[in-house]
Amino acid sequence: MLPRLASSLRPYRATYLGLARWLSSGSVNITDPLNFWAGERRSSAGINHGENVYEPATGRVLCQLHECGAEDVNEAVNSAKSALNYWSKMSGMERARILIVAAQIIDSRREEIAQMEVINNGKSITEARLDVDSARLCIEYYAGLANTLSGQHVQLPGGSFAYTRREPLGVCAGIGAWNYPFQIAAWKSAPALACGNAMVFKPSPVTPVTAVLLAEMYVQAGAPQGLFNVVQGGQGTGQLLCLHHDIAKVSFTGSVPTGKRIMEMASKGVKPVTLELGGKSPLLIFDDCDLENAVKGALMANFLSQGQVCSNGTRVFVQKDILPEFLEEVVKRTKLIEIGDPLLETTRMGALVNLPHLNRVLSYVNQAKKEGAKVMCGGEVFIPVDPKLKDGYYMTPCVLGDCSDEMTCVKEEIFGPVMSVLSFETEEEALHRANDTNLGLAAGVFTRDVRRAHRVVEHLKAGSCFINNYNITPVEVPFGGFKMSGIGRENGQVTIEHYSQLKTVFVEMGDVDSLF
Ligand SMILES: NC(=O)C1=CN([C@@H]2O[C@H](COP(=O)(O)OP(=O)(O)OC[C@H]3O[C@@H](n4cnc5c(N)ncnc54)[C@H](O)[C@@H]3O)[C@@H](O)[C@H]2O)C=CC1
Repeated sequence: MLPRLASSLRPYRATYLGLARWLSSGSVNITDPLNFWAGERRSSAGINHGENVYEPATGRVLCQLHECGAEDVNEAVNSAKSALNYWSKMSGMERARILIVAAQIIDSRREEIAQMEVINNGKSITEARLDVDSARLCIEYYAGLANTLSGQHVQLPGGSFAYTRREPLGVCAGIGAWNYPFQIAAWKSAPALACGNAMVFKPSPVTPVTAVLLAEMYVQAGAPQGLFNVVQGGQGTGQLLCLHHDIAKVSFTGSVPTGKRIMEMASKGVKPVTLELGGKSPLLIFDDCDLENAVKGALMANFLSQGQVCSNGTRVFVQKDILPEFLEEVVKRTKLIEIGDPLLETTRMGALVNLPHLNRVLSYVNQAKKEGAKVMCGGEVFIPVDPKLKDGYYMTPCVLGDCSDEMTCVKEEIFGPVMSVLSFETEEEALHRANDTNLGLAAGVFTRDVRRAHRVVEHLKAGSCFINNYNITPVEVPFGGFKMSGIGRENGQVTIEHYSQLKTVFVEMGDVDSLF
């Protein structure tokens, strides 16, 4: 889930090193309201007791989450409707101008957003900056497409003709997961707004903090009040949005079971959905690969964001002859991953998102051991030396050897830093085993044989395939899953089709030729 890594790092190094950091783990308390509609931060109306939101790096309570009820959701949707009235009538060029300013504001506040993301999510600051870049790039990209939206002219007999108009859908709901909170809000809102829609966005209740910053920045950029709104809450608030009669579309990122429920709810209003769901993606490493790159690719495929990435290539199939060499190298480098305070520049792996999730990931490692996998490294609780981090949710990244296809660690999405390594002999066998899953979000292949590379990806049943790299997500390129990993796409030109609808207009130039 990265923009092009190298090119994103370089400008940052040039501009940031001179600036002072102003946040540190364990020092932030958030008391400002985290909802946003009609151009302002808002508290929820109901008197519901708050849920604790934790700082993963320290285990401290960061803030309270007050769930939005029907009254709040109605206010947010009404505010979106009034903005839609104005925004949908603007030309693409006019919308683009505002989106470009929003992207510039994000860039100017990059460090602040990234630090808040780290505090709320636990990922390393290095990764959080790249997420903010991806959000900014996505908004820039759709600003560029906003003024290209157009229809078709079709000539018909007798001089009659038809034309098509690409029109917005209306008020769209965005529902996000906790692993890329700011980036998901941008990936959903950028194409929606570029097409002339308004949005009500609900972040995950685990990471409520940064979506509201995006809402403020859109307003600051000149977007009409109500164009992008944030309502906080969990399942209940999500359901209110999905079932709301003024919501025209639901775009969801999250787990497969929730995705199914979203689809059911949307079906009641015959609403289109975009579903970005989970994965258990395969990475195929052939013996003719560049091993150095394959090892790097496997690490990128498994350990970004503490392994909490939907597209991760967690089933690493390695051709038998190079398996010992591959394992040795991958284990050596995994042990070197710097774990600790996610706000430190040297940290490469921060904390998992919360305690129940950490325990869940650790229980997968235990289960793998029971089923006969060999823990080559990691898979244990990690307690940093710094005393303020002692209650954080850290674990050592884990490589599992001696894995086989029927093991739970190979079948189920763990969503943590756990790589399962499997051995294979032939291309046919690897393909068959790689595709033997209900999921199909991503897949990768490392080989120097260009014909094999393309042959293999042709047969991989996955929406996003990588040749000789992994987890790169340039915003110009569509991203989404096959099979139960989802419906629709985010990013790329095609997403315009998922946030707009075609109107056909028939124009008669002669007389009505009536049968009656
Ligand atoms: N394909 C993709 O692009 C991505 C997929 N994911 C998937 O997301 C999952 C982890 O994220 P979680 O936040 O734990 O997923 P989740 O499915 O529990 O929750 C996702 C969002 O849906 C909301 N929600 C839960 N129940 C709902 C309901 N009945 N109606 C409406 N909204 C509801 C939650 O409050 C949250 O905002 C993983 O399975 C991962 O693979 C995560 C990131 C990206």
